[in-house]
Amino acid sequence: MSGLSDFFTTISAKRPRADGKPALTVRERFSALRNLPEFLRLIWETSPSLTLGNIALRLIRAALPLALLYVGRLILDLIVGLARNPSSTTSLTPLFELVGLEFGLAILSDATGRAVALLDSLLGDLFANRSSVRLMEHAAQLDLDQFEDSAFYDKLERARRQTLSRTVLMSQVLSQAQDAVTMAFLAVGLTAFNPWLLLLLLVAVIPAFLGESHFNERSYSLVHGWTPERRELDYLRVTGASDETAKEVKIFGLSGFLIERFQQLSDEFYSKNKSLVVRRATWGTFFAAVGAAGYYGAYVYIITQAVRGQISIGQLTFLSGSFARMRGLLEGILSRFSSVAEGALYLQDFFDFFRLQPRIIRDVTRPVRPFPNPIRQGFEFENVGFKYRNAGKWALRNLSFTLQAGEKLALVGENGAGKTTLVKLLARLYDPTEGRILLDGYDLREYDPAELRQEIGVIFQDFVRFQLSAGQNLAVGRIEEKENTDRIQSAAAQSLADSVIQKLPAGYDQIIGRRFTGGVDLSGGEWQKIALGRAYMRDAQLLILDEPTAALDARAEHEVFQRFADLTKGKTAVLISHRFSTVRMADRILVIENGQFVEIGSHEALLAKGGRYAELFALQAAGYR
Ligand SMILES: Nc1ncnc2c1ncn2[C@@H]1O[C@H](COP(=O)(O)OP(=O)(O)OP(=O)(O)O)[C@@H](O)[C@H]1O
Repeated sequence: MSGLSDFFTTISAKRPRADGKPALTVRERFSALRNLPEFLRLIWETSPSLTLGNIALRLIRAALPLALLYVGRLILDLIVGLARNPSSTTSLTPLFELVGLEFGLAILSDATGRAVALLDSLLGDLFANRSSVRLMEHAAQLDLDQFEDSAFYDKLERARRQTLSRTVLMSQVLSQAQDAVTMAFLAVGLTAFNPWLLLLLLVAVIPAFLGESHFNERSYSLVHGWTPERRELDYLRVTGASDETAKEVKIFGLSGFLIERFQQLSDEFYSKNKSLVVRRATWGTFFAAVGAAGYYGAYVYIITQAVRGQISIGQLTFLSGSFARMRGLLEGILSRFSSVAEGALYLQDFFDFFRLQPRIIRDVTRPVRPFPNPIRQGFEFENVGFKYRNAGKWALRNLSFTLQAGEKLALVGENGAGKTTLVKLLARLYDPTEGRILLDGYDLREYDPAELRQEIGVIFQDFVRFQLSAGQNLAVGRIEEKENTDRIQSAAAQSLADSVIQKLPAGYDQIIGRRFTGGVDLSGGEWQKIALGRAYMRDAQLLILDEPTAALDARAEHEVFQRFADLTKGKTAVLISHRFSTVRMADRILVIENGQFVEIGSHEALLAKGGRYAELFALQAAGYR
């Protein structure tokens, strides 16, 4: 055991963790336990009746080992007494009564054991469901840019992954309390006999405890440090075999590439984990031997006392039984302690996730400004600049212009110019890094973001293809109206989705997308017509369409925009498109380049000006000649 001193130094010293952070100290491990009260409170809130029932049953179970050992002792002493004075007249009734009692206790022990397992599993399932719901609810409140941060994803991932182990942790914590009570009962009996033996037992199991907690920490560090890679592994697994990727994976022959990367990562994790589990098993065996030595030391002492007649045979079995039991319990408690501490470390991730707060919220220190209905002046960008989190360059800079109420504004610019970013700022998915956006003269931040979003209908170019029915796919534009078939059908008519849906076998009830049984997939343009319908589901004052017709054929696009003008009468609209045939229908066109304002004006005015717009327009027109 040359590594012994090494091993003990690592228990208290900080050393780099797998993720480069210093290893956790004993104190840090203990401090993770402070998460337990909050955890227990959540369990209690999940179901007070199941929790109470569980605790009551465990209390009964905690007293049973002592009771069984004690009855066993009485039986043995009675047998020894009866055997010393054999006589045909001696009644065996007291003996059988005791055996009957022991039988009853054994039945009770089994029944309560099963009942505890049942309550644990019911409570665990409820708790897991509840925490998944809370995770989803909390994630829904967070800002878009938090989702774009990989550290956030790692946190979310860890919080999500641990659902099962939180259920295990729950029964571990309860078992811990139960075993502590059992030990207290047994300790009373043992202390009366010889308190030193108890101490011996305690000292003998300490190395096992330290060993366990050391390896638990290493294993937590390994798993924690590997979160990004494990996310990548999941990503590779899904990308290698899913309906969405199968087409390109096949055509480009990517499976070998994906599998190779998967294998490389998983092999690396396997070998790191293997060396850890092997060391854990080796040390575990050694420490178990130390524990056993303590127990046998005490056992020899008790036997000697029995041989010398200091204690009866019944007492001998009671004491040695209590010792064996106590050793098992102590080892269990101590090793469980480190896995409870490990679970508490994971809880830290869980609670950390809930501590993340969105920044785009209503300013509660000021009275909320009611959203103008109708919008009178419009939106004004005042020297707006925006930088994505972790991005070096500005996506938008020094942008000043006005979007007048009722105006149809088109955004034009090359790929990456900042058009989508601009509309995300309008919808307050992000706040400007510098400058401000005013709505009717007041900062957008003074309005309730939820109300603002109610008044905005946005369809992004990367709209979501929900694997739901066609009707529901439209209804997501205003989910409160999911039962309002008239509204859904009229939105479908406005976006030309109605002709697509009529052809589906189950019409509006047809599941679209291939993920689920019976699903029917649509073409890119058909999907887009449905997504466009979402914008018409809401009676929003500002409509934002980010490349809404890119996948539509020329006739459909023309028709959509013929209707668009009618449908958005009196409303403000922002339209992003690379097609100048669409763009020219707008009242004014804003040209941006590298996130900077270039020019703004009507189609005619910009053409007459002969600037960037005129140049781009001529370029596209030339392509059609
Ligand atoms: N979530 C993001 N995180 C970091 N950078 C981003 C993010 N989204 C966009 N960008 C960057 O911001 C810049 C502007 O992107 P934006 O999507 O607004 O362009 P766009 O004009 O809409 O382009 P396209 O015509 O290709 O849709 C680009 O340089 C892009 O790489």
